[in-house]
Amino acid sequence: MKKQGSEIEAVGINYKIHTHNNNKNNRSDQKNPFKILSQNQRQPLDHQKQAKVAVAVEEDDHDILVAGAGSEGGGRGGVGQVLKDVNLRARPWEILAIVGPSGAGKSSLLEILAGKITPQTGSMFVNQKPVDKAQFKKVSGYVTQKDTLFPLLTVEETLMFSAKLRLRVPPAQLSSRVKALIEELGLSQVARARVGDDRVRGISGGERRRVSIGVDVIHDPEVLILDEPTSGLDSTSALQIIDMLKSMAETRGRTVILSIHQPGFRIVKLFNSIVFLAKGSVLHHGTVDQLGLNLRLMGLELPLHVNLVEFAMDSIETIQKHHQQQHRQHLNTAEGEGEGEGETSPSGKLTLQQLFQESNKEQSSIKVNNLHHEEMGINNKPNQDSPDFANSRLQETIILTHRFSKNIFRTKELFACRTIQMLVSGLVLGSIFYDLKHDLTGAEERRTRAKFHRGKLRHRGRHGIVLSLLWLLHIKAWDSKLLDFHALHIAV
Ligand SMILES: Nc1ncnc2c1ncn2[C@@H]1O[C@H](COP(=O)(O)OP(=O)(O)OP(=O)(O)O)[C@@H](O)[C@H]1O
Repeated sequence: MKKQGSEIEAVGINYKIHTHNNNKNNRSDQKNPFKILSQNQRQPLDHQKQAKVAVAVEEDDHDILVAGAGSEGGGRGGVGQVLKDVNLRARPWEILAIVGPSGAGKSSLLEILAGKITPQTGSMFVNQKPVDKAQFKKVSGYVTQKDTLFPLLTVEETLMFSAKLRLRVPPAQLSSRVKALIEELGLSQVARARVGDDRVRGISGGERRRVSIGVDVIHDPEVLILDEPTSGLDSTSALQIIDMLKSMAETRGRTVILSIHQPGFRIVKLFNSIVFLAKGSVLHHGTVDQLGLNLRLMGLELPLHVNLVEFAMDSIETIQKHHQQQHRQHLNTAEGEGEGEGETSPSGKLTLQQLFQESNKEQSSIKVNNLHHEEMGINNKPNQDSPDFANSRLQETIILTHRFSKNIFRTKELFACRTIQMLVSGLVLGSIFYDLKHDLTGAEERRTRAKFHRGKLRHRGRHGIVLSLLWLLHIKAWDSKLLDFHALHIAV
């Protein structure tokens, strides 16, 4: 049976980060990052107040963009506004691409959508219902910018462990699912090759990215969130990946949300809609054709056969100026309406973001009120069906241990070294207290021997320390060469 798909909607996301160096000119809102939310929410119909708050936010943002993190200026510390009043909607069967220059806030936005970080304000809905974080994690997959795979496992093993961890099906079905996925990812040729990494030679970078995607789509999630799935790849490999994601969206109705830095012409054509982010603000949310239209309306002349996303990036300053002008106009209108007790805004003048807000106003006012005391995305209602995972804690531990031991056994030198180390230290300690009786004389003898060895150790301390350090360095060299514990740490 076909899945219906999930429509994802994010409303009014504001995300600030607090840097360590405290800015001396602390503003009052820095002490209370929730101030804007509480003002807005306490008086949702007071346009005049809202407008004033919004003006304050804009002025504040200007300061922050000059001084804080997430800005081009950077450096003084304090509070940095990473995302400003971001709204977006991603539909099933489609790819939504978040584009923008470096530092625009793309990764932060994706992390918020994936429930990894919580913004100061904002709400998220799946199929018009407030998100239940635990449930959402089960129906979504999040692929990070960096591949965190075990370099010594093969492609097939990597996907099989992911399948075991995420699916509750008989082993025969597990392996057929993995085989089908390998086929879908175009990895049949390298199924038995080791994944590798920067140090251990393995499959190519593009293939590794596909394995990373595979790890997170093995449970066939309805929503797939990918941070820069094409970073570091040549244009052909990048196109292959986006093509694969497109067919995943189109054949199974998945909602694909991805960020991309500078998509090529052929890649742009595969996007159903884009969110153009700059300095944390949405400058455009819609199709690529609409972007072209908006650019023309701003008075920009588009060369023939131009890559519209690239062109928009190059014209970012003009677009930002236009956006700010529109924003101010809207605030002035809202202020005027507040005075005249007007209820509606002139829809012809609304930007796409404002349209979103308008269409969600009713829903949001109810939903946001329910949500604002909670972390974003946590349902207020008690969770009726507690998130049932594919495996129990014990089973998960066994699978993870199995995966870890596979990796360890493949690094024979490290494994042998550790075993010898444990045996030697066990024998040395055991020999000190060997042949002791469990009575009073045994206890006295234990004390005498301990005293003796302490004295001896103190005497030979320097040699001991030097030897131990050499030994540790030896082990550490192997550890860092193989990186397997680091990989486990990330993967677990
Ligand atoms: N935890 C943090 N600490 C310091 N700065 C942060 C933090 N999180 C985000 N930022 C800042 O917020 C801004 C947006 O970061 P983000 O990683 O979301 O941008 P991006 O658009 O994904 O950039 P890139 O394309 O280079 O990956 C950056 O200026 C970044 O330095």
